[in-house]
Amino acid sequence: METISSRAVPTVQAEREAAIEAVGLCKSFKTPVVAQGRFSGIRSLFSREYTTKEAVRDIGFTVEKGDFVGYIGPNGAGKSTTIKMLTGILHPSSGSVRLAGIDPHRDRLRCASRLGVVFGQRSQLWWDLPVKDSYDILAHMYGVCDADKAKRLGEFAELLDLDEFWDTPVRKLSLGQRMRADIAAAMLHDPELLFLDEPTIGLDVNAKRNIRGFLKVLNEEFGKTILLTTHDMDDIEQLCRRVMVIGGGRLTYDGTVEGLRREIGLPTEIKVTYRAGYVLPRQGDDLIIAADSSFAMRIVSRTESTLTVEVNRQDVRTMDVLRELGQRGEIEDVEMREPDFEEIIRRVYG
Ligand SMILES: Nc1ncnc2c1ncn2[C@@H]1O[C@H](COP(=O)(O)OP(=O)(O)OP(=O)(O)O)[C@@H](O)[C@H]1O
Repeated sequence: METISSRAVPTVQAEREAAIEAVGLCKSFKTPVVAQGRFSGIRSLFSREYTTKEAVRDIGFTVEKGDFVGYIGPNGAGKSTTIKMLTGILHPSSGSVRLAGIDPHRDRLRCASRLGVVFGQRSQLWWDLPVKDSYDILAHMYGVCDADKAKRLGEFAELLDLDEFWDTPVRKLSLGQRMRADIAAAMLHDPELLFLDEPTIGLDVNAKRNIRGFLKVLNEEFGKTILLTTHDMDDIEQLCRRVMVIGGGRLTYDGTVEGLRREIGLPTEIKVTYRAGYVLPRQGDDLIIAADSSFAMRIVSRTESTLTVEVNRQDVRTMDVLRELGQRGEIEDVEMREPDFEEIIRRVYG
């Protein structure tokens, strides 16, 4: 399915066992109405009035093993609520979840050994203990033997530079260090599925690069299935083959990043450099019409030797654009700039 719509997305039934399968997931939160006026606090205690917030509405999707999926949407769209339902933290109001064929709500223990979860805004490590002690406790809880623990922490330490804060209490870690420590903790029992809720929130460029590099290794070399929510579109572009967009609790897009670009239809910029100048329509004209009138391109800028045009690649093939521009002079070099992903997302979110 590669479409933007306001309707729920039908579930695709995987032929082999899927890593994640969500069917008709809904979650409503009931909150008591806060009374106004005198003694409002006391009256609220006895109030029977509630408002209902439908945070997630009829969401269904399948994620295959080894996939890396981005789950994005504006604030309050329902991302965290979905992750909490997928990981068994929250019970859906209706619908069902299967992780590697297991229901995380019915079979919590069996599921826990198969999945790791990282919440960027909250640590699962023990605040006052040195990082290494948190790992000892987690290894004990998940029944990881000493040899496996040493092997995995050795690998993670190298990839995430854990050595520099091994003995530091968690509360003294920088945000970037804490996030690295948390991701390593989530992977200590070697789960096949990793859920990350905003793992790069608040991090600087270097810390983000480090974490993205690690997630890439986990996915590409260790074959882990990863579902990630983020507000950072570089995370999506650099890591995810597939992106799902949620808005107002509903899934509005499920497909490739490239498909999302096409769907929104923002223009691509093509800049050609000519070896010895070019022939153009009159100065001031900002359109070049193809010789056979089959398409037009808008001129964004021009110098003596370069010409930058905008085309919508949904409507015209790059080859045709270059053939047309090639008739106006000998082309020496071509650069293409795809539409800014942030801009695409702004359009998707509306
Ligand atoms: N425990 C709760 N009780 C009542 N309402 C809730 C609860 N948890 C979430 N909500 C509401 O459900 C909606 C979806 O929230 P959710 O945290 O899933 O959004 P999100 O997409 O993760 O947002 P953000 O990007 O800001 O983290 C919001 O309107 C939120 O206020």
